[in-house]
Amino acid sequence: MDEKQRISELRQQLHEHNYKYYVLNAPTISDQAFDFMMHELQDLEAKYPKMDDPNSPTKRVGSDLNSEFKQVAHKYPMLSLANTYNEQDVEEWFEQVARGLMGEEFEVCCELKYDGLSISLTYVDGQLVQGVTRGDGIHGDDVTENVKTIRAIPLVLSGNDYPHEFEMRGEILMPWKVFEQLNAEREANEEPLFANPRNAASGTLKSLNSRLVASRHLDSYLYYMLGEQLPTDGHYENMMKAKHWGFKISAGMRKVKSLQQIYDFIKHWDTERKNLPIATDGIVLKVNSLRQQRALGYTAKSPRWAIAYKFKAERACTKLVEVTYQVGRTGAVTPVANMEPVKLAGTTVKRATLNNADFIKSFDLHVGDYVYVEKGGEIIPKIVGVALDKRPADAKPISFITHCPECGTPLARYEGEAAYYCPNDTACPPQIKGRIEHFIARKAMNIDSIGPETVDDYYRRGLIHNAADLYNITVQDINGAGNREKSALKIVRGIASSKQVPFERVVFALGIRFVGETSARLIARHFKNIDALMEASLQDLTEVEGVGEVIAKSVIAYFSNPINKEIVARLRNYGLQMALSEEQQAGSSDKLTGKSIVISGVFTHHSRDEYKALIEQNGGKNVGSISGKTSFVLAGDNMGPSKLEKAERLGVPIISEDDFLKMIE
Ligand SMILES: NC(=O)c1ccc[n+]([C@@H]2O[C@H](COP(=O)([O-])OP(=O)(O)OC[C@H]3O[C@@H](n4cnc5c(N)ncnc54)[C@H](O)[C@@H]3O)[C@@H](O)[C@H]2O)c1
Ligand SMILES: [Zn+2]
Repeated sequence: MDEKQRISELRQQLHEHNYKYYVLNAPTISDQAFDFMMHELQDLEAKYPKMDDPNSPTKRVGSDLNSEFKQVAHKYPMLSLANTYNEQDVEEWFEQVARGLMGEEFEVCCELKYDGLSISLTYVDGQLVQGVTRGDGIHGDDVTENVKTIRAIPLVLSGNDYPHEFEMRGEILMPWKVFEQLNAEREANEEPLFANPRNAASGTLKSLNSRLVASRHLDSYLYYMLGEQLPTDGHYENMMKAKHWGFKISAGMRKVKSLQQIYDFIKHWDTERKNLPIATDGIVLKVNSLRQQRALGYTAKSPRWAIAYKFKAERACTKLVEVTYQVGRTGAVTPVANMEPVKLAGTTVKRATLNNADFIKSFDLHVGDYVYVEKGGEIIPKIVGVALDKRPADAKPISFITHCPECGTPLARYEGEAAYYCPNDTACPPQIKGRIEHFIARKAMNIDSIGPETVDDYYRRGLIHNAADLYNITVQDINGAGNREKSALKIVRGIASSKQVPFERVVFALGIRFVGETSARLIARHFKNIDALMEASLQDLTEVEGVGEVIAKSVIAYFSNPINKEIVARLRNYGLQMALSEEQQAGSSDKLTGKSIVISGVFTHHSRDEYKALIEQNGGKNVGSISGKTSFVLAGDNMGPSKLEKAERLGVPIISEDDFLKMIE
């Protein structure tokens, strides 16, 4: 690939990672990996100035705007910070500042870089009047109501020497403890886990439910003051004032004059930060005088008077004690490293995924080895290296198992896939339990009166072997298993009420390999009932838009297995929905087939969810953000200004509520 192509590739990938990080709060790569890609792009753009693009991720802050909130313009833009991972760059920045100030003396304020999401708070006459997220830097989401639930943020200031009107900027954080509890709860409820406290804090602050926000115990540190009449010209001095007015400010802020003092500060906090109750990812250096800050100014994306020095991803070294193997719902076997517990970036880790046999081979891992672990974008830490010099004499190479640890069946490996599978899908316990757990999951049959533990229990007691058995369970069965009558009744009722779940979710619940929520919906809408689906040929299936050969083959294989046929027949007898409802059949059309539609603003005739349903019923797809591929925006009142601007820039048509309803009439 040539370097110009690489520029476009990096831009596209960084846009995507920004979206996952800021909007979905679910990054898939580590911050360090993201920053390295960003630095690569910066270097390449400097080399090819002709490829300049004002929309490049190097020029704009990643946007966390969310159309559910009212958007407001920032009085002063909210930018990012230039960042680096090495001290050399800090030195360069220091020299640049000195040159920029033409030899004038200056002080630098050193402070911790909190790893949360930024917030702008406006105070008028000592009262909090508004809390806004960074958004795209120009506009932010108004989250005032949520901000008010955070105890660390004063609603009314103490003292009487604060300016009539001013803005405080800071970071909203979720303490490690709260984060660990939250993830433990989510794990128990089978909800997706947050990768880190930053994403959890952001997901929480963007909740539409202020009571939920209050229950999450967010914390906040404030680190910058803006306004027309600030108490002093010194950033540090202003922060000390802020402290008296009731704000929580950065721990251990220090004013220094030399590079050596900066390095000392970095060194101190690189270890000391591990004792803090909240996440930090570096330190921030700011020229202290506001007058000098104005003299140095800004680039498109960040101030020239500040820089962030980021700590390298924390890495721990610990002993690999044992490798165990997990068999998933599809039979895929995942090796897991069990290690001596070690503290890593705020939490204790004792397990890491080993992915597959190739991964183990690539590190030539031995049991007894000392391994380096890091946290990436994912929740489970990963092994990034082996300390070969510490390998004990009795360490043994890991030999991948040849038989399923659960049922003893010889493992198989399919062409083109890295994983080994247990092919015994009808009798291998974790596969059976996994399928039942999938069947009852929220997005499938939504039977929330039972969870994975209950499934495990019933399976061990011989009450269930497949999803259909669930509908056979009686109160007596459960009582026999030691439950109280009341909860037994609740369970049986919960199972019975799932019979109303629509056909498309029944198709998803069957757990046909490769058939996710969306393809299940497409298939259900196309074939309309289970008989037509079971009779469908490979060609019939691949004709469904969005269904490829892999899915089609898997559907055929599923329905040609007599065991599955019997399960489906029993589910039908128990009264599950095996066809689209009349309403769905009547209301459905393909008027919007192939169209990607963004919904934005406030509507009068229908709710947002109803519009989503209408789009889907007519074969369209509702997508979250505007791109070149968007067919049109269905816009109500108060469409966010940044969305409007984006739609106009990309030439995406904007359709009113009335016109949309005519369109699908
Ligand atoms: N993993 C991913 O996929 C992914 C994707 C996008 C962004 N990211 C991460 O996010 C970063 C970009 O986010 P960003 O633009 O918010 O930059 P940033 O987090 O690197 O730095 C700027 C932010 O630091 C915060 N901050 C904390 N303490 C501060 C202090 N004492 N003074 C001033 N500011 C302070 C502010 O909120 C400010 O907006 C990337 O560098 C990357 O690490 C990761
Ligand atoms: Zn097995």
